[in-house]
Amino acid sequence: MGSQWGKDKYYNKSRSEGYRSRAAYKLLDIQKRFGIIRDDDNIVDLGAAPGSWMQVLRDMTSGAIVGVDLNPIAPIENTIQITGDFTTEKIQEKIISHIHEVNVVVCDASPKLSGSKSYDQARAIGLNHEAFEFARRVLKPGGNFVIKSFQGEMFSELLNDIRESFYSVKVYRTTASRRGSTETYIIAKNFRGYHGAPD
Ligand SMILES: C[S@@+](CC[C@H](N)C(=O)[O-])C[C@H]1O[C@@H](n2cnc3c(N)ncnc32)[C@H](O)[C@@H]1O
Repeated sequence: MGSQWGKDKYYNKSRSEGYRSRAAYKLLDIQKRFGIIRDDDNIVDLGAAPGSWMQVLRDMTSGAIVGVDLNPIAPIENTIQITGDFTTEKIQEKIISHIHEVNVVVCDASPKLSGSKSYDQARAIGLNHEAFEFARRVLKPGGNFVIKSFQGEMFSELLNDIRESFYSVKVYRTTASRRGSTETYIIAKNFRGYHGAPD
């Protein structure tokens, strides 16, 4: 198998350092560059399975951490795991019931790929919008939001929407992303506050 999908250096590193997936290094890289998490932040992690971002987050903050995924997340000490679809009202209410004030929302969710590029892109951006709306609803003013997206159709529209809600927004491709992937992270800092649903 070639290096694009094979067991690359991040896979091996994650095994030896006890992380559940290589994705851990993406969040570590983002934190190093952008300092999105403070040491007492309460955090919601959307699309969190198998849980490597939650492992990283647990070392970054003493605050509450709630992770949600369609697939069950094996327990991580002092965190809450929810199984379900974060785009539904029921699961969103469940998340909120566990966490008093949300300082940071991170979202590494991606839909299952169908193989059709434009269909997959539309679904990914649709999921991004759902995560963004949830973040707008729960974040405290001044809070931060990090989301995985994919360069392509409708990306710039999503980015513009996020720019309207945060004072600082950057687009970042981590060195831990696989070569050739269009995966891109949007790092949005300093939430302006919720002013109702968009038009
Ligand atoms: C790349 S994985 C996340 C890896 C994770 N950040 C980690 O470090 O272990 C993407 C996850 O998004 C989840 N996902 C996709 N759509 C979702 C939805 N609507 N609700 C909850 N989870 C979702 C998938 O089940 C999958 O586990």
